[in-house]
Amino acid sequence: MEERIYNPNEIISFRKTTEAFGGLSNMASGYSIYINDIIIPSSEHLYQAMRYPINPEIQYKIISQDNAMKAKMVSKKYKEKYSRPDWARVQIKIMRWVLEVKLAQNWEKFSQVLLSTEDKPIVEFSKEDKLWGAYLLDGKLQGVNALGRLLMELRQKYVTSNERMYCVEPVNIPALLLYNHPIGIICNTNILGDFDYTFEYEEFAV
Ligand SMILES: Nc1nc(O)c(N)c(N[C@@H]2O[C@H](COP(=O)(O)O)[C@@H](O)[C@H]2O)n1
Repeated sequence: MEERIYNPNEIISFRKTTEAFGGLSNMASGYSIYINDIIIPSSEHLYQAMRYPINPEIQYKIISQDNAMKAKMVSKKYKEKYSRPDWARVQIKIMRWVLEVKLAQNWEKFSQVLLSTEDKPIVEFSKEDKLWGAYLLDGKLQGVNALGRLLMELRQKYVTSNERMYCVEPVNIPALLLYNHPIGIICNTNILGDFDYTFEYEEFAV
């Protein structure tokens, strides 16, 4: 993907999770994901875990971190030696899938954040990461901004077109594994989120 240049006055940018559009960040808490009976605390945890499909013990260390930045830091220790060999080729596809899962399983909250960006360019502001974000140079933001671009794609494909998705197909790559188990279609069965247990309680009430 080629670099782009953005005018800071015309965009929605995000950096810290506590800022107005912080929910766009993979580091944001409150957007948990549920796959193969495993609760994954954030999209960053999931993205980082996907680097290590044949190392379930590394995936476990990542997923058990209590915040997303710690998950990224744990992953950093292993990435040189243990990342899947095709990582550079598949990482954008994986990120697109991760974001789709985040949206499918956190539709109410995440679609609202995406909707609130209107039709403005979304840019992850970063001091150093010009693949996922963009950094300030001569008064403009410059970088590939892959994360911002994937978020805009998501916004257009599902949110502004009102095409709510409930299930997400797996990425078409070899070895999409979590704790040695293949990941298939993921549906919105987020036990921490939207599921309504009222009916079951009523049925068992005496
Ligand atoms: N909050 C934050 N701090 C940084 O230093 C970052 N580089 C990012 N970017 C996010 O990190 C993820 C990519 O990780 P890899 O460099 O591919 O291991 C991705 O979620 C970026 O949005 N964020």
